[in-house]
Amino acid sequence: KEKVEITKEQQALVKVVVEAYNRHQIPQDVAKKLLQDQYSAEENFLLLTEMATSQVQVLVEFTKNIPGFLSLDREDQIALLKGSAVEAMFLRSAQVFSKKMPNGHTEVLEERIRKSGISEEFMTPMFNFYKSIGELHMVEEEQALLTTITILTPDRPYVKDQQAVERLQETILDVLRKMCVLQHPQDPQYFARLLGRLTELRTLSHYHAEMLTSWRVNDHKFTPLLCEIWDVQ
Ligand SMILES: CCOC(=O)c1ccc(NC(=O)c2c3c(nn2-c2ccccc2)CCN(S(=O)(=O)c2cccs2)C3)cc1
Repeated sequence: KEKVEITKEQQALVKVVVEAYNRHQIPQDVAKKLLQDQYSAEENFLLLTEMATSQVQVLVEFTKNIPGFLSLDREDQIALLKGSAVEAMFLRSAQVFSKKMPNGHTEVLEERIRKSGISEEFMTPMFNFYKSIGELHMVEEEQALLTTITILTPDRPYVKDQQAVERLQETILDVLRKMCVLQHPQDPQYFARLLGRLTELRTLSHYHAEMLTSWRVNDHKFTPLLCEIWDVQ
């Protein structure tokens, strides 16, 4: 049984990434609005647009703190951001959703999201994903590292130097694997289950792309930043 230990530089790397990840939470006022009194579908949709837009801004800031990210080719940085934005948002959403919220808040939040003009067939996979993430009871280090691994996916469209991205991703995968072994000694499959969620996440982002077309049909408006990152309009 090899002794798993996290090196000093790996500890420093985790500290940088977790701090950056925690630096931005949903603007409390926006999250509170979602929980407040009854809104129409249009207002719920608008709130989600606002939240998704702020999440993209936060994502850009977060990537600047991923060791090595800024030394990647500029265009590859953009390709990684565009390729992972939706997945990072759903990972973040799952974490918000499964966080200890005052009782009843989760139901209200779910209600608001269900009544926001989003097509029904998208709701099921989305909430199933939120529940499957919630069941993992990830600690914040695992959440931050899993998001970083999602961003550093080498085979996103238009990435030129995939090897460079792969090297960065492997660094994060290695420390996450060790953390899972140390954090969940009774569950040797835990790391594999975490990575399995990334597959679920990709499926969800394909649903999301389809959903966007249906929204365009019934002329839902998005912000310029969301149009840019999602390649719509
Ligand atoms: C500042 C840091 O930002 C965060 O921490 C953060 C966390 C979560 C979110 N989440 C969301 O915006 C969000 C969305 C959905 N749910 N959901 C959600 C919100 C709270 C809890 C759980 C889930 C479904 C539809 N999409 S959408 O992008 O397709 C969309 C459809 C219509 C217009 S935009 C958005 C945002 C920011």
